[in-house]
Amino acid sequence: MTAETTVTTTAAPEAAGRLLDVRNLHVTYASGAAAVRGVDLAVDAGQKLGVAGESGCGKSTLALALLRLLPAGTKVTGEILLDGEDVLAMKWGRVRAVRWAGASIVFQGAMHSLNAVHRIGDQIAEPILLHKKATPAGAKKKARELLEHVGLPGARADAYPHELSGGQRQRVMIAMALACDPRLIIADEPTTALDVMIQAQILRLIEQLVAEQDLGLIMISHDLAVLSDTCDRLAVMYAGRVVEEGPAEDVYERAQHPYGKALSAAFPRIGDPSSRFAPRGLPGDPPDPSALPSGCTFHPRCPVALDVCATEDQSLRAAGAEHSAACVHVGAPVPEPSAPAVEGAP
Ligand SMILES: Nc1ncnc2c1ncn2[C@@H]1O[C@H](COP(=O)(O)OP(=O)(O)OP(=O)(O)O)[C@@H](O)[C@H]1O
Repeated sequence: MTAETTVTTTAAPEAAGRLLDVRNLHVTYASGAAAVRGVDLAVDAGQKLGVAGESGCGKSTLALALLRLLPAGTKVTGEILLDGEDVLAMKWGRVRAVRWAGASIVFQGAMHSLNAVHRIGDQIAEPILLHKKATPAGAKKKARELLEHVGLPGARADAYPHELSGGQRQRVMIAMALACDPRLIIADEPTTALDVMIQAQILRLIEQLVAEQDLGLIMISHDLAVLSDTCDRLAVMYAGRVVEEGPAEDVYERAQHPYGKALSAAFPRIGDPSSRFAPRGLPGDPPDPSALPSGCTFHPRCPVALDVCATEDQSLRAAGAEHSAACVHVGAPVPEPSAPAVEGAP
């Protein structure tokens, strides 16, 4: 995001020890696409939050908004309290200081994020030097240590990105994200381009680093199964809103929102061979964020929509212990199936 981006914020109250507290975040692109619409999220140190949803539901927009990386002309409102300080209210100098050192992002597709003509050690050292965290010799040494920390030999610092495998490059991206000792890591589809074995290794590495360093983690993926395996909590997004949120296992195994249920049914259950070969898809596509349907934005695809869903949207409401979902059916008594009409009955 550049200085031309419109950012509106209200004064930040004390955020009682929360690492990240996102309140009522809205993001509208210059095109009019309302990509994020009133998102609330919280992450504590040591906590792993998974953000799930189909392509186009606003996950990456949310990630980019957290560090003000959205393009010029994008309108952003709400609050993003990082260690109690509102990122949306920061001057640009402070935003630059917070990137890498307060929070950093691991993007998908490391080959595109790394610079092909620079040695990876120099690329890891770059943010360390930018943030004046070490001398050039110290940054070089730290780059090698970071490589070793993510399971690569320090000598690989002299390699160019094309000399590494996809999994090794993603390890480099993780090393780079850790370079300035951030407290929060945002991982946007960090394993999407990798094969299943390497994917599992990278996920375990991220888990290990988060636990070791008591970091907060936001992991973004379309894959609810991967998220439920890695994260403590899950937030399910649809058309720019969080429609379901709660403990990871609960949301994956006992989704309450019809969209959460459909997303969960689309992925095989770990340890349940009967579900392995029968993932179910959801018919239709997510709506265009420039022309959203009225009422609940999911109602045109919802198998249990009522008439009211076409006109009234629902807020998140309790769907279990620390579990909430934004659906008219949540908390409502299950309707009795109607008796078949009997001809001639009074
Ligand atoms: N720079 C942009 N200008 C206008 N609209 C955009 C821009 N970037 C994204 N969008 C739109 O915003 C919506 C949300 O996109 P976003 O990339 O955040 O979704 P996503 O859930 O991360 O999808 P994916 O999983 O495919 O990355 C989409 O409709 C997308 O077309």
